[in-house]
Amino acid sequence: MQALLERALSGRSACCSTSITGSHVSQLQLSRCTASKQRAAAVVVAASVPSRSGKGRTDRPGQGSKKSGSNTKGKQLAKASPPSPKPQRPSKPGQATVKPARKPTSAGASPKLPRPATHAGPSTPVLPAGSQPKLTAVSAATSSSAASLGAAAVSDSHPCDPAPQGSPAPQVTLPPQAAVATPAARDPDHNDDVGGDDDGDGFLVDDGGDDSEEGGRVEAGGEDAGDDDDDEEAFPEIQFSLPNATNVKVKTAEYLKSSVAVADCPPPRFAEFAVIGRSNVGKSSLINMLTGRKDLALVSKQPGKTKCINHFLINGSWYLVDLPGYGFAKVGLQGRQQFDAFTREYFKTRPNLAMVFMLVDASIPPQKIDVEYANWLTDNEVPFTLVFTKADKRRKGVPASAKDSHVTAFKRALLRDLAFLPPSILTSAAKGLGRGEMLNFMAGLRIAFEKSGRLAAIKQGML
Ligand SMILES: Nc1nc2c(ncn2[C@@H]2O[C@H](COP(=O)(O)OP(=O)(O)OP(=O)(O)O)[C@@H](O)[C@H]2O)c(=O)[nH]1
Ligand SMILES: [Mg+2]
Repeated sequence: MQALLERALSGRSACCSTSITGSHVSQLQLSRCTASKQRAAAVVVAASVPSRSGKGRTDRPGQGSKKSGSNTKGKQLAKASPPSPKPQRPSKPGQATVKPARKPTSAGASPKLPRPATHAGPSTPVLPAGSQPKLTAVSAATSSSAASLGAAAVSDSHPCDPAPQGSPAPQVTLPPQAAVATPAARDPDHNDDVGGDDDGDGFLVDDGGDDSEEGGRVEAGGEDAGDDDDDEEAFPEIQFSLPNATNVKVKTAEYLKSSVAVADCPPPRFAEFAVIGRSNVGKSSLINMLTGRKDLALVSKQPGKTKCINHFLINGSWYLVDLPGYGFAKVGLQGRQQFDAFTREYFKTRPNLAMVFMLVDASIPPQKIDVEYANWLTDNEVPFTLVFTKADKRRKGVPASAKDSHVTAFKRALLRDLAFLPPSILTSAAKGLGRGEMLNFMAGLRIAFEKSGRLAAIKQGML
């Protein structure tokens, strides 16, 4: 496996070292990169975890009081209220620790501890061309300059492990070339040919007056809203190759249960993918789009619709999870803290969590709360991928390319703290954009996740 990993990573410019333990690759962390901008990265390839049992709650998602008002009036980056404080996760024996690292606070100061970007992901690398999700773009400049990375590690434990398991993982260091990826600008018009099309299902397109027009745009400094895709800025995004995607189509999708505590979630017997993001960003809509079902997850223009951890069983063999959004002021501080507490607990402890999709609204400027949430996920070693939503949406008088500028601005904002970006996917639930890419990605992740032996270990009660 290590050989595969090395093969997958070799030949790419960048900076990383990894260590691997056991027969399953579990985490690959690219950490501390002394790039030209003092960026650092960590990639975590997830694997084993402790199991948790599920008890039955059957609250349907979104039930409960309706919160009215379209109050996702999100604040601009500079104004937004911060999310809850970032807890520092204790390091766990048996699990490689990714320590948050930051960049310098000011010119001339010593570098901030570079905060590593954290990913889950399967270890199995190299795919035949075309079957591998094209998720990342890496700036050539960054790649070439990102010559040195500090240690990284791979262990049998999952980034969400709640408790120590066994002895510390042995570490094997890969060559420093083994890190990031080749420059590859993602094509926003990637094929979405898997399954149906959700056109005409009531989304507001080109409305200019929808709920999440959040308080104006951040004229993110230097944004070139008129750019073509050709001019798309290349970012140091992490790339990992996945096994050939099979079983991509969604044949069955059923609502399973809603929980307000991790212990209540269904037994962790399948690979699991969760969506998180600000209230109203389109989490439930994305789940419906991915599954090709209009009403599987409850969608509303009113922020705060989803209030539980909602499990959906797909093809009888994997889970999709809808979560309450963060940042919805009308829920009130107590409600917010409650949602926040159980979703964060879920991220940190759910053993079968293969990937978190963090949704970010591409139709609005970057929001501070999103940046901070991404940092929290990183700090807590939760594997995540950025999913930009509402790519179809336009505001009157704003050029179509504005969404690109928002995406770009968000990535830039993340790069203030992260050395490398997570993979990202551009989507529109209204148009079905990104569906194929996401389904392929998840299929590859599932295969790799299953190969990791993690699920088997959970079943055997080892985790
Ligand atoms: N134009 C457009 N609107 C979208 C898209 N995705 C979601 N919406 C709209 O955004 C609003 C919120 O969608 P939801 O899917 O309920 O958002 P959510 O993130 O689940 O919200 P909470 O459950 O409240 O956290 C609804 O009015 C959707 O129709 C999209 O791709 N394009
Ligand atoms: Mg929802």
